[in-house]
This record gives sequence, structure tokens and C-alpha cells, in this order.
Amino acid sequence: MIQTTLFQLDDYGPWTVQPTPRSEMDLQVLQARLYANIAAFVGDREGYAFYTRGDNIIGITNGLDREEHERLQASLRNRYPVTVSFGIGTGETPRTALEAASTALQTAGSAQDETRTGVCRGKTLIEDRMKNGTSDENTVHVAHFDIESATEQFTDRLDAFETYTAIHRWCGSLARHLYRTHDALSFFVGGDNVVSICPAMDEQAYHDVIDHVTESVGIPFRVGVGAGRTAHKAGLAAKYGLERGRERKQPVVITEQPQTVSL
Ligand SMILES: Nc1nc2c(ncn2[C@@H]2O[C@H](COP(=O)(O)OP(=O)(O)OP(=O)(O)O)[C@@H](O)[C@H]2O)c(=O)[nH]1
Repeated sequence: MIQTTLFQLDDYGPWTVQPTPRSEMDLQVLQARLYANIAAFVGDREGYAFYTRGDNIIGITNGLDREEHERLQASLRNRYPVTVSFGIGTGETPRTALEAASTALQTAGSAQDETRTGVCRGKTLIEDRMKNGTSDENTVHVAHFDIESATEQFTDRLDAFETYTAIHRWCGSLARHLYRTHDALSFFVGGDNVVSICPAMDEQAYHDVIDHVTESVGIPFRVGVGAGRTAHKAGLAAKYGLERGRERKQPVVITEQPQTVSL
């Protein structure tokens, strides 16, 4: 089982133009700060948060209970001129967990409902277990994808815009394929890196994903995969796998938990 949290700004669209349109850079700073605050809070509790659309941030929040969500929400309320609603959802796969989180929030009201202000809806893993007796085997699987020699192929050869669009085409193709075929949620995290929250998948499944996407966009890449009770633990194991794949020139490395947790 996996737990996700959808963090969504309330009635933000109207706020960006009232009483008159607000400076775009001011909105960008607000969104970047909000993301930084949420990522730091969730990251300190071994979760992951992804920027996605700025007004919607997706968290992998195994390990955060309802009180912690409410503590974060109260803190954001004190710091920002807009409120943020949270939808919490659990599921067997990342996709179904996020669907549950999204439904919990949509049921509480539209993203542009002026009466929806800072609600926290849905069920955490702990609540789900207490109510429905669901399994406490809460393993997160993280796949960290990285383009082979992106610096040589793109950064040092093409202009920065060509590089940016080529990498986004790769990322979009990979994310859509993993979502459709494996219920995985994938996010661009910077440079030439994509982090995917996946269900349990074997090595051949990762080879098939790489072959399919490389065939369609013509960009070779590799992946390190890790599992753990939290996104942090799984993600760290994935990074060690990626390093090993670089050294051994292996496109797929699935690792056990690394011994150190210093990253
Ligand atoms: N978010 C994030 N970005 C990273 C990470 N590792 C590298 N990057 C980014 O990716 C860019 C390219 O770095 P690399 O992937 O190491 O370079 P490369 O040229 O592809 O080389 P190889 O991966 O060794 O083939 C860097 O400038 C960073 O922006 C990571 O773990 N997380």
C-alpha cells in the first residue's frame, strides 16, 4: 500500500487576477516557496513531494499521519496569502492512491470554489488499517531514470532550449508509458532525471520500458530501482542502483537497501 497527498491551492486562478492581474514573477516566487516549504516538511518525514503544476503538488507521504498533515496546513495558513487544501489517498498502486487523493479533494469542492479553504480530506494508511484492516506492508518502489551522457549528447552540443524540449519529450513519453502500463507516477526532477513511484516490477519489465521509450524517442537511458518503507529509503536505494549501473554500464539495477543513509 502507498499513501499520496495532493496539495492544491484554493481558488488560486481567480486570486491571480484579483483585483487586477498579478505579476507573473511574484506568482512564480510564491509557487516556488510553497513547493520548498512542502518539500522540506514532507522530506524531513521521509516522504517525497513533486512540483508538478505549482498550484498542485503531489506528495508520496507514507509515514505522515493526519496530525502532521494538519500541522503543515496550519503553518502554510500562517505564511501564505492563499490557502492550500489537502487530499490524502491510499491504494495498491501509486496511480490508485493518487486517484483516491484526488477524489477526496474533488468531493470537498472545486479547485475554484471560494468557500473551500484549507480542507484536509481522505484517509491515511494508519486510518485505513484501523478501519479496514488493510495490510501494513507499505513498501514504496522508486525508479530513478537518467539519460546516458546527457551532457555530451545535449548540454554541450545543442542550445539550451533544444536540450530542454528534447528532455521534456523523453520525460513525457516515459511518464505516459509507465502510467498506462504499470500505474506508476513519474516526475521530472531536474537536469536529465525522472523519478517514478512504481508498483513492484521485475528487471525485465524495466528493460521493456527502456526499450519501448528509447525506440520511440531515440534517447538511451538507464534506471536504478529501490524499495523501502518510505520514499526516502526507496529513493536512496534507487540512487545507489543508478551509480552502480553507471559504473558497470548496466541499464537496469535493482538494489537492496543501502547500508548508509547519508545522502
Ligand atoms: N534532481 C537530480 N538531478 C540530478 C541528479 N543527478 C544529476 N542530476 C542533474 O542531471 C544533470 C546531468 O548530470 P548527469 O546525469 O550526471 O550527467 P550525464 O552527462 O548524463 O552523465 P551520465 O549520467 O554519467 O551518463 C546535472 O547537471 C543535474 O542537473 C539527481 O540525483 N537528482
